[in-house]
Amino acid sequence: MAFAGPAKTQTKVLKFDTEEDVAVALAKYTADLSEKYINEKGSFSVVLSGGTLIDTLRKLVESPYKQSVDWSKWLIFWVDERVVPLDHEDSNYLLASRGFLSKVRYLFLPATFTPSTTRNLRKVQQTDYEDRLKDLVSRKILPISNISGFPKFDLMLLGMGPDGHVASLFPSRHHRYEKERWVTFITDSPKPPPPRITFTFPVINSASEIAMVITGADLAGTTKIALGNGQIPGSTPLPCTEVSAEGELTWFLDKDAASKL
Ligand SMILES: O=C(O)[C@H](O)[C@@H](O)[C@H](O)[C@H](O)COP(=O)(O)O
Repeated sequence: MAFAGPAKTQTKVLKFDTEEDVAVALAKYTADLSEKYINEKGSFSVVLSGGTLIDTLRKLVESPYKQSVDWSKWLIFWVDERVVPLDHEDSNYLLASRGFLSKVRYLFLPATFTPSTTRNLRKVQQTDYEDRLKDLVSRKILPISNISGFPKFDLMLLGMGPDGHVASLFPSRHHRYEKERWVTFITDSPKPPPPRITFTFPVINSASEIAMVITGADLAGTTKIALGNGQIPGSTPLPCTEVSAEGELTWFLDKDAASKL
């Protein structure tokens, strides 16, 4: 089913004094959703991004959540990955593995792809990731949204770049307009490294819950635009303004990121 565009979403903006307060609130938010979804459907699918998000998630793998969360019911995915070996310093998998996955046991990584050594590396990885998701859908591990027809994750945890990108969907690249594919690949990402694979907006926007986790003064201007009219005069809307959730979209901001609101 083709994606019709951002659905109406409930948006909440939470502002905190410090980055530490954001980390505390994000851990509680994620642990509460984990309990809710596990009670309702027996599992909790979580999509991670790269960048500072993993560090901001640090409180989730500390007491009390480290013990109280039922990690055995978690399914972990990545919203984007850099096309490098999984043990490469640029890998989002490695980042999450060091800062998060290695701290808890029994996590299930159902769609982690193995980097290919074939010639058409990026294409292979994109197709591989999409095929793995399709397999999970056919095995009824991952549901499809009744609204969009795209796979539906319970929670996406997203960061944002100063240019307003989310995942690897950049303002000046056509991938942000993809309406059919679940996963696409980019060979010239403005943020290094250049080759990446990424979920598309139809998949991102089919999530039940999305957290935009934004800290630091360097994101204050972009945050103001994103939560204002979404556009720098004379340019196209920022990709971050395309984000919507089928349930609730929550912005977590520290004082610095919120300083221009
Ligand atoms: O792999 C990536 O690069 C990310 O998934 C990307 O979308 C990231 O979340 C933003 O660029 C914010 O990154 P920072 O939190 O490091 O600013």
